[in-house]
Amino acid sequence: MSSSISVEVSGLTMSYGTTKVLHGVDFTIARGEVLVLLGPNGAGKTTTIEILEGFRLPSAGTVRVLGEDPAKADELWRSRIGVVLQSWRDHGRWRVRDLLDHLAAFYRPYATRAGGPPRPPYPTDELIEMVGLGEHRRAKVATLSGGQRRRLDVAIGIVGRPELLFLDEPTAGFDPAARRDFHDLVHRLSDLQDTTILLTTHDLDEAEKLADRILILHHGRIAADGTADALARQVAGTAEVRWSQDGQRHVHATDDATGFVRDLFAQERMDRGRVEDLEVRRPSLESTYLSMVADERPSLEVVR
Ligand SMILES: Nc1ncnc2c1ncn2[C@@H]1O[C@H](COP(=O)(O)OP(=O)(O)OP(=O)(O)O)[C@@H](O)[C@H]1O
Repeated sequence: MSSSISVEVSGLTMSYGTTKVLHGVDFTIARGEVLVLLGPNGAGKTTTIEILEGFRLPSAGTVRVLGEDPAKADELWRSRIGVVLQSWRDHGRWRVRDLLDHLAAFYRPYATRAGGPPRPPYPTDELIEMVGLGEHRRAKVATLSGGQRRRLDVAIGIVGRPELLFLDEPTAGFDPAARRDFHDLVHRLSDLQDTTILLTTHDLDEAEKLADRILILHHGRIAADGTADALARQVAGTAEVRWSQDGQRHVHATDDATGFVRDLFAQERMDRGRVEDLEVRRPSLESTYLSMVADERPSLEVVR
């Protein structure tokens, strides 16, 4: 596997008992890329991430993460990876700063790695500021709010300055300011530290903001793989042009919005009436996503 590829998954299949939840999934993640994994509840996102982290054994297929099989990789490999699980509720009696200090000690012996620049763990106080827990550095973990606890989870995930970071719904429970701070942090990790990031979320705005590439998992299969723009074009190549002319509102769907608008203004010059309130609307990631996983929307039940 080339070092420009951080994750390579081929024919990944997973069954729980007799139920197959991943059906031969194939994808790669390039080094430094931010890949967002989307999909309805139960699509297989957490299962995929847990296999990549080495927490679960796949039923079949090949998985290479930083060049190794996660099921057999050693502590040095683990030190290069950061993990934020969907939820964990331990360490309650630890104080924030002491816990992060303690975890940093695990990574220190692995700071210098053959063939790469040193990646020492973050100094604890810098890390606490990075995740916005400055006011809570001496607080006991059990006393943190849900969103503060999630910030701590993110700090635990990145303390070892990972080359590859797995984030399973990292912003669940974040208020808008915490969410924005987290997005800044992801950009900083990706741009300044060259961290490869695999993130799951149900927030499509977040996916659009963060993703270099989006992977949509549906019923344990890859339903789409591409940039947000490319996915939108794949589902609905059409844009919608809206405008007013002579007091009338018009709407037109077209594959060539630029050409259509050019013609519209050519007509205007031929005295067909002044074009006003012009808008070109592209399909949003939300409409793209919903059309790809349409059968996943629950039907509404009338409750009497
Ligand atoms: N430990 C387990 N034992 C049995 N079945 C499981 C187990 N973990 C997950 N599953 C099943 O596997 C399927 C995929 O679950 P998974 O948690 O990977 O989905 P997900 O895409 O992460 O969902 P969500 O968005 O709800 O987190 C689901 O049908 C789930 O019920």
